[in-house]
Amino acid sequence: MAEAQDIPTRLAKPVSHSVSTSPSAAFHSPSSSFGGANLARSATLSNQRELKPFDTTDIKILLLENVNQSGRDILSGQGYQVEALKTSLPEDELIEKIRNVHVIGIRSKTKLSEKVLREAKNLIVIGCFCIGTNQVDLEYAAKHGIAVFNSPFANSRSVAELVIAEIIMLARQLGDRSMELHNGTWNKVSAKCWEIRGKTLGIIGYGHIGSQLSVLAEAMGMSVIYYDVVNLMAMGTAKQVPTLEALLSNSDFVTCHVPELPETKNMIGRVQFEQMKEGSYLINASRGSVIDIPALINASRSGKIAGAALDVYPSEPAGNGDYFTNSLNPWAEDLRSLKNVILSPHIGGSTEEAQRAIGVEGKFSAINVGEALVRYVNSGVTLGAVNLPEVNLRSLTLDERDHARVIYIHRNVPGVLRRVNEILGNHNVDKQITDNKGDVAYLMADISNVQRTEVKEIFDSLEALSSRILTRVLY
Ligand SMILES: NC(=O)C1=CN([C@@H]2O[C@H](COP(=O)(O)OP(=O)(O)OC[C@H]3O[C@@H](n4cnc5c(N)ncnc54)[C@H](O)[C@@H]3O)[C@@H](O)[C@H]2O)C=CC1
Ligand SMILES: O=C(O)CCC(=O)C(=O)O
Repeated sequence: MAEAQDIPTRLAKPVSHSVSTSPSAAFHSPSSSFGGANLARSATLSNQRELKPFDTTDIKILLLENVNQSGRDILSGQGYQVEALKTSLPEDELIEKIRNVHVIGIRSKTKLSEKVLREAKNLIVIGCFCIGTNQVDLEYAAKHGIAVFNSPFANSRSVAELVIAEIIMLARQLGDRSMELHNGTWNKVSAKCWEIRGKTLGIIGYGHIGSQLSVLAEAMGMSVIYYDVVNLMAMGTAKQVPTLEALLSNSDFVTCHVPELPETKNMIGRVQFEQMKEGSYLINASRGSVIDIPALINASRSGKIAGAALDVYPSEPAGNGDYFTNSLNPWAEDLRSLKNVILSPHIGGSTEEAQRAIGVEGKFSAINVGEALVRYVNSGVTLGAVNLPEVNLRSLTLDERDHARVIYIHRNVPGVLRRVNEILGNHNVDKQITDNKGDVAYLMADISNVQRTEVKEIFDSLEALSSRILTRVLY
């Protein structure tokens, strides 16, 4: 602990429960990437070493789309500079801002396309404070050494509960009745209003959300069938069906829970509406691209479907108060005019519970994006990354002095390990791990007997290798 007295106050302040052994002279990597970083932090192990070859307050984070306060707190608690905005940004403003940040946190609306990421010269990690990652060009990010994390199931329950509510609302035409009475009209109707007990729910995509929904629907007396490209164990007495058509032709309610993929684009279009039962209902709380909306408008007008609930749209407004008109989606006004069609503004995952869990709740660390970002910035651990191999090394302890952690993201080509180990060869490689995902590989090594003066030399040698995507040396 003798080194504690060397800690510059700015470095020591943000992480109150641990000790920094950072040298006061910080090493900053070249601006093409953020090469400085520190070592793993875990509140549970007091003997873990936390190193900061940079000033924590140099790390700039941009959070968009009203990321939950708990998530913001975990990041600013590290001493990072956090700018949090309530909405997404138009592309030109996003490009301007992303140039300066090391970390960006978004939800579903911010499109991190190749065009945007090309400008993000300092970015090392993206946090999607949601489930979907379709808004990020994952491949471009991986090939440029930018890790992407999401929260794979923190809001699944919230979506499933919303869908249950919508099933009942559609069956009882509740949206229309409520709107009528809001407009002053009493309209007591029972024709074509149904109980949901005994009806069949068809779930397309039986993942986190689909399977939760399956349990809730059965508890309410529905029969459940599901269609998925993967063979999956049924919950309760649900049954997997072999084709989409089998699902559509046997369901009273059809609900979509697939990711946005080329294969799921317009998955429900004219042909699929024809395959649905007369007077059935369609629900979509996955992604707007999954439904061909003009085909839905026709199916609703012809009476083929008795109602629909949509939470997501091909184009969505940037922020609250914006209009949902034909200038956004050319059919918006036709959609708004339909009977028994519930339109919600992408609120499937918008509950206090879900947003808190995504941002911070430590006991569910697999779903905690804030923590995943800190872990990645501070220790290079990629557990939970969606576009890089998942790599972990146990933390260094306070007893392990003169150690450094080398992180080398590189193209997955033959001969790299040999060259890297030649560079690290003058030091003890205490532990090393490497893994790849497609064309990109991630190597992490803890080396001992490293003098501070040698860190830059190691960094520069790794940077000079032709396979290099991104190098970080944490010490
Ligand atoms: N409305 C909202 O606020 C929210 C929307 N979502 C959306 O819901 C989607 C689903 O979420 P999860 O259940 O967590 O995902 P998940 O990844 O757990 O499950 C998706 C399932 O879809 C299946 N699938 C993929 N392609 C398919 C295809 N062509 N045909 C049939 N099945 C296919 C997969 O095998 C998987 O079982 C997310 O990708 C996201 O876009 C998620 C959370 C909130
Ligand atoms: O609430 C949000 O920001 C997005 C929810 C969502 O669509 C997701 O988690 O994929």
